[in-house]
Amino acid sequence: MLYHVTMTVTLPPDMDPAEAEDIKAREKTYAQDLQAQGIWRHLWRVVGEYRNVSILDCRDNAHLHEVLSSLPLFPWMQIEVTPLCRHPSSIREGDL
Ligand SMILES: O=C(O)C[C@H]1C=CC(=O)O1
Repeated sequence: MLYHVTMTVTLPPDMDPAEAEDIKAREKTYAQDLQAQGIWRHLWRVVGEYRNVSILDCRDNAHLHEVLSSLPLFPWMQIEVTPLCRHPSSIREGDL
């Protein structure tokens, strides 16, 4: 199943910069591993914000929850999920 996911990150202003850098480095490794596996299909930065728009391909809602709740930045994220299905007018047959 494909999911449109928006993740907005808000780190506490008083967080230790070294801790923040460590969390971001672990997040990057985790995100790139999921991309290599084909689970995290798209990852786009929203211009001017600490927010991304992503497309994830997960088995089901439980799998998506597992993926998202394992993000190192999860405790500092607001996440919005929109489940997607094929549009009848789409010409991209093999995409789902
Ligand atoms: O920077 C972000 O948007 C948050 C998060 C998502 C992937 C990643 O590497 O960090």
